[in-house]
Amino acid sequence: MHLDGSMADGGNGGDGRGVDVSAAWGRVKRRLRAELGEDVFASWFARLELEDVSGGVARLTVPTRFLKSWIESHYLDRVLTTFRAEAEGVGRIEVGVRGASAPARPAPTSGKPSPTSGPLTRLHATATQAALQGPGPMVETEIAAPRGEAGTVDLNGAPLDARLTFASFVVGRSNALAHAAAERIARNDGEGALYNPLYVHAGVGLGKTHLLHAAGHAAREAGRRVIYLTADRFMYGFVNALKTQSALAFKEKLRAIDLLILDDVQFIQGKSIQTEFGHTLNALIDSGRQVVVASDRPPTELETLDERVRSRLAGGLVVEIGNLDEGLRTSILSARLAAVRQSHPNFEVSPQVSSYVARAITANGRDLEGAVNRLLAHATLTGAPVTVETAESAIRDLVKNREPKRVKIEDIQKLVASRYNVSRSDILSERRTAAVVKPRQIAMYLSKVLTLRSLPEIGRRFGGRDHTTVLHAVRKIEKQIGEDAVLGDEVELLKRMLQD
Ligand SMILES: Nc1ncnc2c1ncn2[C@@H]1O[C@H](COP(=O)(O)OP(=O)(O)OP(=O)(O)O)[C@@H](O)[C@H]1O
Repeated sequence: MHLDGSMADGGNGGDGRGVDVSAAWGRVKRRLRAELGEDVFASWFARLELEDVSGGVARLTVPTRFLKSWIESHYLDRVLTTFRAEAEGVGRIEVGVRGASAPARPAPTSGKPSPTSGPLTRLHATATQAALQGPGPMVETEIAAPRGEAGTVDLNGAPLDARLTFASFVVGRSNALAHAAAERIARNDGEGALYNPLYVHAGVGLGKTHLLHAAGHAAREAGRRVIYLTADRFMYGFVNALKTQSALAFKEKLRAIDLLILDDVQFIQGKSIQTEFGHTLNALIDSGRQVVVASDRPPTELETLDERVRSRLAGGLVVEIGNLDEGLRTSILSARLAAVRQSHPNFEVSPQVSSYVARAITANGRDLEGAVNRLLAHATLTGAPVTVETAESAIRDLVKNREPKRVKIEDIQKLVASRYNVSRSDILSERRTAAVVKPRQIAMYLSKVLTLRSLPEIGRRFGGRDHTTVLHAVRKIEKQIGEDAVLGDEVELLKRMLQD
């Protein structure tokens, strides 16, 4: 996320009128979810991100032009009203397409498209007209395929993000099957027909697009002709081909490839388009060419597609990428941190902070990436080391709000003991060696701050100690935390782990 002054200082710069904009944005999303319901929210808002707020304008982004167009035409007022209720200085909303102007990515001639390549609302009208008129004489079109540098039609020039490769894809339990299938297909070892089409589905940000791009890169490296398209680009290309009376050329171009990768297939809609999509699918699969499709839902739930297309999509291998477990989140996070450190060698994130982030951000890989960017922005802007506490405030809006958990003294003792390699009975014992005294005092301190138990009660639960012993421990740890940042971070992390 781009952090301008207003976000970096906690969002208090002018527009938010003293409101923490990141936090306000978190609340806006929660309200939209509550008011519109989970389905509508997941379809249209889950991938909406706040870039910055300045001059009274809140800049939001989405990954595709289709989402931009849909939100603009259906929900802009609603988002504005909701935003103003949380941060009244916001007077206008702008929606952009993420990555569209990023210099590292090639011009989006297919795949995730640019906001300047024409509003999609126009597409529906054109599609209907085209369907009524039927295709005319066939002429080569430039819209049908990505354009090469010289302006010629270049089907191999689809923009795959160079960062999204198999090498940077971390494999864990929840994505192992999808990964194995994608690799097989990219390798094209003759068993591909078993997985044709390969249909990968997953919730937002769990790595579908990453896997698709990785397969595209690998297949291309093996010399195969690959096209990567998002559903909206497919529709846009097809409708334009109809409009310029070059639909046959478009279809032939598509069918002359080895691997078609189609992302966000849930967005395919319109009768003539889905008929065409069905034909393309059949033609490719029947001639032994590979199709890989990704969606946010299983084929049976693609309500906008007719039954035949759905069953063709379900006829190969359907795999789901499940939620990222903590181990996978930790690995993805450390891979991201390592990647960032290549360009920012001084960017240090302690194991405590990493562990906190991997535990706190449970939703998806995109939020993990967002968290790394925020930690980097924090470190760069303040020059101060990132602590668990500063990390918490930097990523607050990415952390799912949960009811604070009731913490039990027994859990505190168990966790602290395991963290310091002693046993719980050591903590309750009379032993006075330093290796046991320190964790015991930390556990007493945490019992005081995380539970409502009185000092005498805590003393009783720590092997029948006097309340003055507990008070002494609490004061001592409080003082040490103030003086020793590493201990402060350690205790902060233990707190979060207990409250998770
Ligand atoms: N297994 C993984 N290994 C490495 N990075 C991952 C992994 N899973 C997700 N990510 C990262 O998380 C981010 C979001 O992933 P991606 O864009 O592929 O999600 P998606 O499933 O396509 O989501 P959406 O439906 O919103 O487009 C990317 O930065 C991606 O690199």
